[in-house]
Amino acid sequence: MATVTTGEGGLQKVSLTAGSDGSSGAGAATAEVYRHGATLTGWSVGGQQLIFVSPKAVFQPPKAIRGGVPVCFPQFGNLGPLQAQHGFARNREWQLASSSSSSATFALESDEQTLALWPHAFRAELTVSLQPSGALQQVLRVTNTDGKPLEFTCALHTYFKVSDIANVAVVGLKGLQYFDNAAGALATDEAEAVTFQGEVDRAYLGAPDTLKVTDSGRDAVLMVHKRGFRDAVVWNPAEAKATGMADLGEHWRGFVCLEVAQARSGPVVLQPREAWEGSTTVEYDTVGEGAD
Ligand SMILES: O=P(O)(O)OC[C@H]1O[C@@H](O)[C@H](O)[C@@H](O)[C@@H]1O
Repeated sequence: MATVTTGEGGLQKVSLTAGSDGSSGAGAATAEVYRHGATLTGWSVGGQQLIFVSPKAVFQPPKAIRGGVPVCFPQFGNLGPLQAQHGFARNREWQLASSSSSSATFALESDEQTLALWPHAFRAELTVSLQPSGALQQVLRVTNTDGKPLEFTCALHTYFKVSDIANVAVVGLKGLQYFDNAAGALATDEAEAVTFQGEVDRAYLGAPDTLKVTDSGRDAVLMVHKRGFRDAVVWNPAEAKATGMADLGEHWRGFVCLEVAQARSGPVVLQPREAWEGSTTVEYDTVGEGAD
């Protein structure tokens, strides 16, 4: 069983461990997930924290936690009928459906509140697992429990902790088309890697299933594998936009968002009783210990 304790703001969080005795050793990994939004707020391997949570994050439902891995559902950004950017799943309390010491499944079902915002019956499940290697796997499963078709866009909006955004490169997106949210236009990526000299807010269409994040200030490499999700989003707001975000402010240098998403490529469409699954597995390595 996973350990359930009280975290920030008096909210329940679920802690997972894997590898070694769960507290020490190179392969030992930990993770924590708040029931609020089913938001993963920590993943560490060998004592290295790999997930960013803003020091200014507000742990007060229904506000979404700034950082970690918010679940964007049933809408990514403004790609759908909802008023609220990124949908409502990150603002709601999910149930802990089942767990083991290294894995937990959270569930969110339609209710009066969600039906008022989005007239579809559904069940969403997020399973967070630590693999024996320390890798982090997240699986989002959505079932249409309604008698009519439903469509949605979604993302696992991962904030990776970095030494400084200026040291970061995201590799694997060269040649792809992306929608540049900052410019409001489609463009093609010609660069070997995405680097960050200012605001970057790009939704790539049909991204490859493996992407790499390097951080030269940390000698760390993250390999991000995805399945089911067709797109990938790369985001860092840079100083001007971050200053306008009360729960982020000066901390914008500390993360890069690489989000696996079903976004610009079009929504997932589910017939009654159909289910869709999207997953991501992130492996962490230090340079010189097996990474490319
Ligand atoms: O402030 P929010 O709603 O958490 O969104 C953060 C960012 O999320 C990204 O996914 C979007 O591409 C950005 O446009 C957006 O600014």
